[in-house]
Amino acid sequence: MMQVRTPLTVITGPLGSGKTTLLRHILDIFPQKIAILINEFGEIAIDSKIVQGKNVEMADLGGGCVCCSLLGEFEAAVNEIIDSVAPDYIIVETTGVAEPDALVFDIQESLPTVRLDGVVTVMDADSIIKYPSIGHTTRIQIAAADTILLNKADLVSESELEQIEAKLRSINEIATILPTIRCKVDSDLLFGIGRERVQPLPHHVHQPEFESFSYTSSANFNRDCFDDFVASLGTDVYRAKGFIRFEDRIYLFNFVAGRWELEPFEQDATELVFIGKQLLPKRAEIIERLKLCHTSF
Ligand SMILES: Nc1nc2c(ncn2[C@@H]2O[C@H](COP(=O)(O)OP(=O)(O)OP(=O)(O)O)[C@@H](O)[C@H]2O)c(=O)[nH]1
Repeated sequence: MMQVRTPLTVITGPLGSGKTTLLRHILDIFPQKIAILINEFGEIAIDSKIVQGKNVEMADLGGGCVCCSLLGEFEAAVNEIIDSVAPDYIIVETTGVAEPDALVFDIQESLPTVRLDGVVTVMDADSIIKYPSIGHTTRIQIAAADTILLNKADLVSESELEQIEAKLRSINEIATILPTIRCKVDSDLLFGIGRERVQPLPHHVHQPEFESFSYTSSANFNRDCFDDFVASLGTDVYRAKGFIRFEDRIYLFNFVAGRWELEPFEQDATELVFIGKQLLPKRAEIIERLKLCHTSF
């Protein structure tokens, strides 16, 4: 008997565009048993701690890029998860800095146990308005999409949204483009896409532009001091995320392109990841400033 192929969706999109937000939304609305594979950029895995649910199985693909060096590990993880939990559905979240074409090619060519249902690309409307020139990696993420969620629609005007839509359309003529707020979209627009288009073998020139470092601590932090620290990150840091312990409790911290949010979250300690272009020379100074916000050890 022929084995039934498990449908698989790839979620991609630039740093901080809303991929984890989409996963959290999917877990709220999608009743089937889902296995999620996350490939993160940064030494500490944050996303897999944020995405939690009853009917969900998680696997971390580790730091690195599933677009190239990790493909073997990816295939092994998919097969292992099918054997061990037999999910109804598999979702792969790629890092924001990954070009998904090699991954898509690999799924279609080398994974007979799965069927690529579709590629969903989450775009950040706020960031496109702030940084209008679309980089090489983002362009590939847009071009590979079957569905594009034009997310953070609440942060831009109607006419800006139209401008962005035209820009996306010029890179991808066939994808469905859906403006969203916090990736709220019906599951039938995400799943059952039944992608038929085949990804040709990509010619991969991997240009790592972003650098990251992480910081962990068991100290308490002062909230006002931390607010000032975040405000001073400027343009050195494009993305930061993780957990921070203030005097009252621990919060999930999310910073993208100068905007940030804190959300009460169950976690044990402060763990932060910082991502930016040419960031490593600034690492020591950034950590020094953060440590000034300690209130206790
Ligand atoms: N205002 C607004 N904020 C949003 C929206 N969607 C997501 N966010 C926020 O954007 C931040 C980043 O969202 P994530 O879902 O963590 O982004 P991501 O793509 O998983 O990030 P990486 O995995 O680091 O690339 C969080 O603070 C979210 O709450 C939206 O539609 N509107």
